[in-house]
Amino acid sequence: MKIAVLGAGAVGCFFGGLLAEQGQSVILITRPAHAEAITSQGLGIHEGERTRFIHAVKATTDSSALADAGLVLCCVKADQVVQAAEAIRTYTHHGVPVLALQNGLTSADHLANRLPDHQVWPVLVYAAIGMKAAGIVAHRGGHTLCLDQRARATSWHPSLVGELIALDHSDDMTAARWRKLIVNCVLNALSAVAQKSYGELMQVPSMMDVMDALFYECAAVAAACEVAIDPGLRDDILHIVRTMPEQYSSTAQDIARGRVTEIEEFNGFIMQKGREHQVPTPVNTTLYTLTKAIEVP
Ligand SMILES: NC(=O)C1=CN([C@@H]2O[C@H](COP(=O)(O)OP(=O)(O)OC[C@H]3O[C@@H](n4cnc5c(N)ncnc54)[C@H](OP(=O)(O)O)[C@@H]3O)[C@@H](O)[C@H]2O)C=CC1
Ligand SMILES: CC(C)(CO)C(=O)C(=O)O
Repeated sequence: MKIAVLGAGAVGCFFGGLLAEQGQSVILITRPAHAEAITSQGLGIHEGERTRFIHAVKATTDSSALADAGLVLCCVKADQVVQAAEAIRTYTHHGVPVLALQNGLTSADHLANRLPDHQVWPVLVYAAIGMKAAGIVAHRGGHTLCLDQRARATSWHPSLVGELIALDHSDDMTAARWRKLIVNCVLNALSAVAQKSYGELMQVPSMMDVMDALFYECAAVAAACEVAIDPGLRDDILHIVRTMPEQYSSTAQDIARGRVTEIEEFNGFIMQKGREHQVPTPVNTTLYTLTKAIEVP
């Protein structure tokens, strides 16, 4: 079965590369600079001081490569989901499973609404990744994909299984998606506004107080939305930070690249839900506003 990765940047190149290394037939649909570099030198995965090149992976800029895919990994940013859905609708057969790897709660739902004849599965990414150069992805920690427990019963699930990708199965994807949302609300905007890695952020006096304030506001909003958040998530976030100290959040990378961020999906979403449920969210609102102030118009 061919796996097509639509929007192969950091997440798509990394997990597409690991799937190829696990023996799957993978095609990356990506931008011209990445496609050219991967076609000529292989896909580079940079870890620590070393870059390994994967040659058993194809790359193209042409979305029609989706046509014979048995599984699609949609790895574009939130603002690119509508265009991605259009490409998937145009080129794939009805019923083809689509994994939505976006952060935030809304992108997978947008994809599902636009692809009623496909099976869209939200997948949560716990990994620290960024593009280092054309065709070379830097991996700075984590290699977990969290997906619905029910995915185990599908025909495509075995194609994800292997030694390189850690699969975590959840029997409550609503809570799992909120957990990841809260991770992003606590870390992403702080890293973006300060332009600091997680390790650097933790050196800043009183940063922990700000992270706690973000966390407890998010947990209060989740509770108002009838989603119970395990208080142990606070420690899990600290664990994530410790396992990827060199990572700049994907939002920090967006700011550095001069591209629009996904902040509406993170602290902006909490702010909005807080308003709806009369839960005050002053710290999330501050981080949302500061991120908007520094992102491209
Ligand atoms: N980076 C990380 O560590 C993590 C990211 N995530 C989430 O994963 C998602 C993807 O993030 P990330 O990989 O970092 O983002 P990237 O911007 O690195 O990757 C998306 C890539 O898709 C390209 N693209 C978009 N549309 C198309 C298209 N139609 N055809 C070909 N290429 C296309 C983009 O090009 P261009 O930029 O030119 O538009 C970009 O290169 C986001 O929702 C993010 O929040 C989740 C966990 C960790
Ligand atoms: C996992 C984490 C927090 C990694 O930085 C992420 O989701 C992101 O940067 O968007």
